[in-house]
Amino acid sequence: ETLGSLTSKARELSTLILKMIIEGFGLPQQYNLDIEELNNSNDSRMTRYLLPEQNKDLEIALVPHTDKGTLSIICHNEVQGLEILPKTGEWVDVVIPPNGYIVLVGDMLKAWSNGRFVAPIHRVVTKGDKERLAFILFTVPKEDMTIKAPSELVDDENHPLRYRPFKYEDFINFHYSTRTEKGVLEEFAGL
Ligand SMILES: O=C(O)CCC(=O)C(=O)O
Ligand SMILES: [Fe+2]
Repeated sequence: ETLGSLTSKARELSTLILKMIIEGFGLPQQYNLDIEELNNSNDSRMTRYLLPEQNKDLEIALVPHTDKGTLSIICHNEVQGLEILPKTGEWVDVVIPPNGYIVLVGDMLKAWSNGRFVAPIHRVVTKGDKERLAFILFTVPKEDMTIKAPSELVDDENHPLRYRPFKYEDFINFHYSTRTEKGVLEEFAGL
């Protein structure tokens, strides 16, 4: 029941955020179709992270990665543990406020936005003696969607095209077949 209501709230949020992005970039209405395709389906899950072993004070519970879809919406039981890796190269805690949530950009929104949005590398560490419970909603594009940056977001001078157009399902197949975590998008479609 909780999972169901969290999922429908997160789904609404994801639609809203994507609409705001279109508006924020001042893109014409025709791109609402892209938004629909980027926001095609959701996969939600609840993850319970085990406590670190007794002799360790910190454990990496989820290895560094970028999310492969469009958006990820995360809320949790107030046991922190999510960290992101900015360009400085030092892991930073992402503090999710009580009753709040955090939204992460995935590789597909990064590609579609011609790199205007960055998909952060993140991981989960466990420490202390309280179990972390996280709810995550992943929004993913339609399988046969062609991910192609709007021409309005490309200009030769400041924003040259960063990725060749590609099909989401081809990217996912490539991702599963290479098994590398780092730079899959760059490797697959980077120009
Ligand atoms: O538990 C979290 O806060 C994040 C989990 C996550 O990054 C993922 O499942 O992709
Ligand atoms: Fe993730």
